[in-house]
Amino acid sequence: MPATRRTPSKRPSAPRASARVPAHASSSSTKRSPQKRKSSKSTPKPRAVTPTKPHFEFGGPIGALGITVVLPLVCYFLVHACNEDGCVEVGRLAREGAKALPGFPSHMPLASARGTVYALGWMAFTVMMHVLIPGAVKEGVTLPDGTRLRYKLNGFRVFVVTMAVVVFGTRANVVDLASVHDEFLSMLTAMVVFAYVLSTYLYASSFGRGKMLAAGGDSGNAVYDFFIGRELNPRIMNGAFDLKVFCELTPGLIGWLLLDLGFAAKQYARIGTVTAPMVLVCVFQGAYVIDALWNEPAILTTMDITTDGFGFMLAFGDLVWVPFTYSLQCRYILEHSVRISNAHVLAILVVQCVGYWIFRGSNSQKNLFRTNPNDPRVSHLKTLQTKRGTKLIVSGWWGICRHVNYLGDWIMAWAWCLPCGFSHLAPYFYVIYFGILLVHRDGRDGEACEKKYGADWTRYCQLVKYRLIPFVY
Ligand SMILES: NC(=O)C1=CN([C@@H]2O[C@H](COP(=O)(O)OP(=O)(O)OC[C@H]3O[C@@H](n4cnc5c(N)ncnc54)[C@H](OP(=O)(O)O)[C@@H]3O)[C@@H](O)[C@H]2O)C=CC1
Ligand SMILES: CC(C)=CCC[C@@H](C)[C@H]1CC=C2C3=C(CC[C@@]21C)[C@@]1(C)CC[C@H](O)C(C)(C)[C@@H]1CC3
Repeated sequence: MPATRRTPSKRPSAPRASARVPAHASSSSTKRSPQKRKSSKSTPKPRAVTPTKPHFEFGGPIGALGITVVLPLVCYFLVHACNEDGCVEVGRLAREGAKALPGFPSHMPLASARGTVYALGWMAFTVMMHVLIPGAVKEGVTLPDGTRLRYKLNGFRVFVVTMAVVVFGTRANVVDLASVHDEFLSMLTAMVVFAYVLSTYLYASSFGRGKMLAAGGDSGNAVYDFFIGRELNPRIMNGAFDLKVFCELTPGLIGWLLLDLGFAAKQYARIGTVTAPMVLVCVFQGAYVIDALWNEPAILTTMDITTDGFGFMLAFGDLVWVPFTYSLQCRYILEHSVRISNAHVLAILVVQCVGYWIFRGSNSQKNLFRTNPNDPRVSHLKTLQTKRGTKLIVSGWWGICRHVNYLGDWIMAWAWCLPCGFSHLAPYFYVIYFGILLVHRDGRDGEACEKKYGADWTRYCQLVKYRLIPFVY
């Protein structure tokens, strides 16, 4: 049976642990699955259920509706505004409106059979690889009912196999990576439709019996719940295939890198070389994707997996937003001859290394501390003991600011945009959007931690004063 579960959730959404039936109370009504184990660790005591008004994020139902409609339009806008026919000048856009946009190039169809086959073929390929290739099985965090789900993690292996197929396929003339350039718009359309269909399935299937719902995903407002995601861990294939973790790591991230490499291949086909800015962005983003897949188990403790439901926001974010907007810099470099000096290259390398050092150092420190606090690499850290039972680190990376890992990620974002030079603002879309996302995400996590830790969180915020940038914010 699916590894999801038991008590139909009661509306309205309540504090995390309270909306669930604790393991000791629900075990009789819960079918145990091989994909799921009762946790041996002690779980936080559930508090009494007090019916409260639904807690809305993202501007509530109106905001959710707006984002659901606007996000796909932003993806199209970025192609309309920046392509081989030109790239929008912000000043001209303000003065002349839509007339300043180059528009879609005539050879790029909005939809095509080829683009649809590429996009859906890619999804089918990654699903098949995820099922067929063996992977390590890791346990996720303890769920509100005291159980822990098991996850098959093979994203890195799927990546290796994909790269082998690309290399050998290119040599044998059966794979033409450069063709993603001409099919970019039609693949985008196919994936937008796919994301809406998947989200509709996720929303509908979340009403099945015994599903565990996300604490914030069961407001009762269909538009909002569709967007934010109702079910916490939707699974298929008898509970063996976790849709959220798969989508977060495999098709979107690897797909993003394939688009980058496709633009690099197109540049090579056009001018017989791959320029330094293109190499920089491909290498940086490739390293980021490989890092995420190499450190795959760390995904199990991210907010998206532990707390958020799986709905349009993540389905679209994982499968469309990440590959089709994060690859904008490579697309820009392909369409515009960007030249940068050696000093510029060196400066960008320094920015990337500093960002990565902070990002990886902080994420690994927290992950290690959460999995084995006695490890000599983290056992010396100063901590704050909380009533909830867990400790919060207050020195080392996590003494610098409350989301030092976001800071490192954002510094890297600069290194991914700076190779595009300074003649247009469009390739800086990523660093601007990402800054907004991280500030908002820090706020969401802060609220979640306030609920989890209560007064201990207030004390922690007194000890670690800054949120994202020491002495600034
Ligand atoms: N490229 C992209 O588009 C995106 C990248 N990211 C990246 O994903 C990574 C993970 O991000 P995310 O899941 O949002 O958040 P975090 O990895 O920062 O996890 C937040 C959780 O960590 C725990 N925590 C917070 N402070 C401390 C502390 N001082 N000591 C110990 N534990 C602490 C809390 O959970 P608890 O106490 O319950 O363990 C908190 O809820 C980040 O590096 C981020 O930059 C995120 C979003 C988008
Ligand atoms: C409103 C809007 C645009 C929502 C979409 C947000 C998503 C794009 C991001 C939410 C959390 C993400 C994470 C990654 C990619 C972007 C999304 C899906 C991530 C997989 C990138 C690689 C990292 O190493 C990571 C694994 C830590 C990270 C996890 C969160």
